[in-house]
Amino acid sequence: MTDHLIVNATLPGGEVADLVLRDGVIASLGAETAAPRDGVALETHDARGLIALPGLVDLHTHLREPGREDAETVETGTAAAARGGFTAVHAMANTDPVADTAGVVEQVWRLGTEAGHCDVQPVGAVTVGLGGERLAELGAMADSAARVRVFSDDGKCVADPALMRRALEYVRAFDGVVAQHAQEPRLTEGAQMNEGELSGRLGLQGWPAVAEEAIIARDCLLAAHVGSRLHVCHVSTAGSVEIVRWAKQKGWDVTAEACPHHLLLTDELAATYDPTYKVNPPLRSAEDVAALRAGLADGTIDVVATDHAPHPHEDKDCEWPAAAFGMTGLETALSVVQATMVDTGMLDWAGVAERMSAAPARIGRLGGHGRPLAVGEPANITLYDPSAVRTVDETRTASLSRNTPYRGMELPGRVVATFLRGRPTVLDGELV
Ligand SMILES: NC(=O)N[C@@H](CC(=O)O)C(=O)O
Ligand SMILES: [Zn+2]
Ligand SMILES: [Zn+2]
Repeated sequence: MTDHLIVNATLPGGEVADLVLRDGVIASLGAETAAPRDGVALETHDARGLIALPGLVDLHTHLREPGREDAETVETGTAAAARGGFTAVHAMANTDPVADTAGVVEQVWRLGTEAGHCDVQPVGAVTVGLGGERLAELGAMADSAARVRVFSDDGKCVADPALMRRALEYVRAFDGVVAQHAQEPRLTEGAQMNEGELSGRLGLQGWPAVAEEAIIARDCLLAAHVGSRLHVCHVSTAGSVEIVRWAKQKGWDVTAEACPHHLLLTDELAATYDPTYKVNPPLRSAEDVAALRAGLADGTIDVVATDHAPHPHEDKDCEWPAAAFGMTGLETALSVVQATMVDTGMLDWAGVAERMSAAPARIGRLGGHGRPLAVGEPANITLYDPSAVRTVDETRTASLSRNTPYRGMELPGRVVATFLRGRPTVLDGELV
């Protein structure tokens, strides 16, 4: 057992403080630090110039295990998460087998505990095998050791409105939430990139904004009708932001997430024909990017979620139409949020703590995460250096996959340390 003393950290609100981490919790915070204990080592960390954030929580991670251990495993994905400053991730259900039973979600949860890099909260599938036809055993997953509260067919849309309604009704019994991947399948058959003038010019089939917006509008209405919680995954268009804003104004229990790549990158990158930039939903226009940033700033978008979607090179080193959708993102998320939201003056660090820790923990009903940095709270802490600058090197990742869209880009900031219940998982930027 070791106690940790963090000296001169800047808290999200701007004040500078020392923190003592002991027995898994924050034992003291402020200028007056807890005295060392007899027989217990005390490790001191100089945090001058570093921001201390509550440990980040990802509401949307693909860990690929079971089934695609060539792309990622729970061990490697959570190592990447810890390096990105995360202390908890929600593991999406589109594995093989699909996480649609108590057995599979318990397996993923157990693998997370064994790896020990961060907490793994499995997401349960809404429908059996993501087939979109029959509801999965939602109650059994909720009651399992994995305590599932978030249900999603992510990768696929729960397109049948009657099934979506029943899922929304069902999860109320255990305070669950349906996280919808909003994509009307009939409007996106063969779709490859954002629909617009550019998709025509590049000869890649267009993916219209309305395919996302129509489902979000429908689901907001359904959630209001049955009085349930709805969460919208990876919002990517200005129209989607408008619809979520409208639903919130109505007082409906709707939350939404945006991904770092949709906050920074645009569909212009498709002109490279480099499938690294192929993602679902697709990169959109500069106007959409601006609307997402504004929505995140004013709270219409509750959460930044990574949608970390690792793919091995053989699924990406091919022609655009044949390539898999998805980008990695755990190790770059905080830097992209700094670049797009903090350095632009749209969000302060307290806002980052809310969008990347408190809100995702609340939506996922993850007790023990997303708590403010205060005495007695679990010592889940990320130390971040906002003055650092790095050039993204895709080979220097804990992930098994290299499909980062930021390769070669200069990004601000660096995660220096991550503590999970008082135990360092990352120190000096490297896994412990
Ligand atoms: N985002 C993606 O492009 N891909 C995700 C699925 C998803 O999040 O819809 C994946 O599992 O690879
Ligand atoms: Zn999705
Ligand atoms: Zn996803």
